[in-house]
Amino acid sequence: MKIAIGSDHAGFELKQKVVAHLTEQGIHVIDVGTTSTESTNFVTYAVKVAELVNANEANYGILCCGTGIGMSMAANKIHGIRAALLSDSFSAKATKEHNNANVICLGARVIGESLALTIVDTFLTAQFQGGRHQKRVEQIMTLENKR
Ligand SMILES: O=C(CO)[C@H](O)[C@H](O)[C@H](O)COP(=O)(O)O
Repeated sequence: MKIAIGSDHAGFELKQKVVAHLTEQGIHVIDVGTTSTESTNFVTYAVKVAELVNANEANYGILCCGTGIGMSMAANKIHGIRAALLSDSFSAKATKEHNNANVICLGARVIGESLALTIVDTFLTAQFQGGRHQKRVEQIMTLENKR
């Protein structure tokens, strides 16, 4: 499995924790930056991660900023992306099982490191259930062709 990950300055420290956590598990991580807590703009990293996922160069994307909100707004503008802003593990499981989300967004100023890592693990190990959810995912993706 390949994971693309990115953050702005506010999410940088959390991103580093997530990178270390995934790397320890032997997961291939593509880190698109940022590389420090120096102020930067989250959209740059949201687009880089989302484009890697859309190009199938990464299976999933993880984005960290202060709230996760800006990252989710930006990532969801990119073709093929279903980005979920997460702050609990129930939703982390549900968004894979029901929405087949391919990017998750975490708010480093909202949730702690331990919960963030639990959310990441829960999301990555959950499975899309298909069935009644398949049509709904297709309906979401049809929306981007109408823009
Ligand atoms: O875009 C955001 C809000 O949805 C992110 O949380 C950013 O990380 C945040 O806006 C950055 O704020 P800062 O005051 O420039 O550190």
